[in-house]
Amino acid sequence: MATLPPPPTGSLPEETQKEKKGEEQNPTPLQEYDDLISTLPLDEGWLPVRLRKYQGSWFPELNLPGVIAIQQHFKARPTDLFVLSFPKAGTTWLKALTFAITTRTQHPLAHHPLHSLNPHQCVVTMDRIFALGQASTIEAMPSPRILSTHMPFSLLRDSIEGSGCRIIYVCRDVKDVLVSWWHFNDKMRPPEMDRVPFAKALEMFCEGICPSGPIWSHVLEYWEESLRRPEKVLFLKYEEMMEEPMSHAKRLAEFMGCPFSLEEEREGVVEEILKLCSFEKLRNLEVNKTHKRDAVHLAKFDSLFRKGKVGDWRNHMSPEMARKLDEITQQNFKDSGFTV
Ligand SMILES: Nc1ncnc2c1ncn2[C@@H]1O[C@H](COP(=O)(O)OS(=O)(=O)O)[C@@H](OP(=O)(O)O)[C@H]1O
Repeated sequence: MATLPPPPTGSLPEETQKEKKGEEQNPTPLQEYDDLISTLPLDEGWLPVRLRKYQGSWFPELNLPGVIAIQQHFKARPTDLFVLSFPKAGTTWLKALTFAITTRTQHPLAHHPLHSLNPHQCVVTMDRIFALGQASTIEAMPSPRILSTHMPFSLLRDSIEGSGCRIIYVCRDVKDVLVSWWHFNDKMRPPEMDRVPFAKALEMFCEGICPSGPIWSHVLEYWEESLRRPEKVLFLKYEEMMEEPMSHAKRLAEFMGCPFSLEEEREGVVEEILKLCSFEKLRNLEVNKTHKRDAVHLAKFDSLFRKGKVGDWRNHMSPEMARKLDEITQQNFKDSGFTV
């Protein structure tokens, strides 16, 4: 497998560099798809996030221009690496790990950019950048790029097909995804707005109404693609990563074309990377405790680091609620061979 050279520091998007310097941001969202978007089914059950249904999935209205612009204009490069996920499935962790692993020779881990930047500033979410009309910053990134989106595979396919790019996808227990999203959504709520009751959240989630939902087809599409092209699509599970972080870090490095050498393993580089990317470490960094993501995001970085546990759904769902969601999950996965 060819070695994936580390992305240069200059690959950080312009907005991140401005943010680092404390410059004022003035994003101007794309407006060219407003007419189309205004005709799409709307759901306001997750307010303050307004969702629109587009090509079978629900998207935050603010991101949707980015999704459409990606479909119309973005073409992946052979050297691109995509960090893909359903929202709240472990994106931040996977971004941190992929970025730390691929840049380990460029930045000594003790002074790594992840000490002062949130993982989302190191690996950009394309839909957000495209939605802000800043596609040129992605075009300007030198290869190899690490890019990210929550778009379902069926919507991204035309932009990546035939490119030879690599994909890493992470999935997570559907129940924990819902709980995580419910809390995150609540963090964005202005004080005058009522909290979404958890029972209503569950109902909407079961109907597929949540960002990038429904979750089941999202997971299955990437899983099936990983079976078709295992050399290009690596499919991971959050719970397994939590249980065996070491073997997953090594697997990631191998997949990305920059395996750890025996010397690195002896020197404890893998452990150091895992420590740098760990929930506790990231959560306690100043940037992640106090900074806002960008001028558009409603939540601060700290909302991305809530508990980082497997099975927190037990603290939110009655046995009946869990059974209902499990049944829907089983129903959706039953003919696929995919197991949770
Ligand atoms: N480093 C690390 N290790 C393990 N777990 C982590 C880490 N960073 C974030 N998290 C937990 O991931 C949940 C947030 O999901 P995402 O990162 O996918 O959110 S997002 O889609 O990027 O907005 C959210 O899960 P919950 O705590 O269950 O809400 C985070 O706490």
